[in-house]
Amino acid sequence: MSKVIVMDHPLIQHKIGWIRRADTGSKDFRTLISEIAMLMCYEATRDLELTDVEITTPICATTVKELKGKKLAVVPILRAGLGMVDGMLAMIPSAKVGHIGLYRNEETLEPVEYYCKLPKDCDEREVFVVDPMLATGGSSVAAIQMLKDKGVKRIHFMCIIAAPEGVKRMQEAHPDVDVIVGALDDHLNEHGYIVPGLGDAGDRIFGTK
Ligand SMILES: O=P(O)(O)OC[C@H]1O[C@H](OP(=O)(O)OP(=O)(O)O)[C@H](O)[C@@H]1O
Ligand SMILES: O=c1cc[nH]c(=O)[nH]1
Ligand SMILES: [Mg+2]
Repeated sequence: MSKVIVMDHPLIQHKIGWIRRADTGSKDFRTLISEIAMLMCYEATRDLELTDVEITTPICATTVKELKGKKLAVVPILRAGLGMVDGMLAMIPSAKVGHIGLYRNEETLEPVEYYCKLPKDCDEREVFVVDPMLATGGSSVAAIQMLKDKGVKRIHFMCIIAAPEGVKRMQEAHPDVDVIVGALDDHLNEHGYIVPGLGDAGDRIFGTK
């Protein structure tokens, strides 16, 4: 069974409080999403492997730690996942970025695929799939399946707000994928929106409603 890691860092919780407010405008919303992604990335990468490297400081020769050279990729689920990319890249600037386009049919809540462009060597990379919202889980389950179909083996999923229903569905569909969550909310409403949630993350990032 996959790990579900819920962030308890006070800075993350404070910033999530601000993105939930209905009167937080797009400019602040975007900034906060990016900052939260950066802080979550810091926590989500704590198990990356390190290796010893010999270097010389201005004083003497010594051994330091360096990331083991595993290649990483960030894959946002469009559109809302785009808001998390800058924050992730601020922490892991050499990561490649793939894009998966999915939107949720408003009536059936089923994900509809419209785009997929991944790094050529994505099957050799450790991949962080990012989307601010995990609601029914339909979109994230489908996006991760698309990656697995391309041969990707090491996958993590990062979201800022999750519903228990979505976490359960992710764990059932992809027990090998860790789920890193900023805040675990109460439930989904009859329209498939997370309660208390923050509304439609894509619309709030891009000002489309
Ligand atoms: O877990 P689910 O029930 O699948 O819902 C979550 C999905 O819904 C939102 O995307 P949306 O369909 O609104 O597309 P958008 O990012 O283009 O706004 C969100 O960003 C997730 O991708
Ligand atoms: O609450 C929700 C559910 C799905 N997608 C969103 O953007 N918000
Ligand atoms: Mg949306």
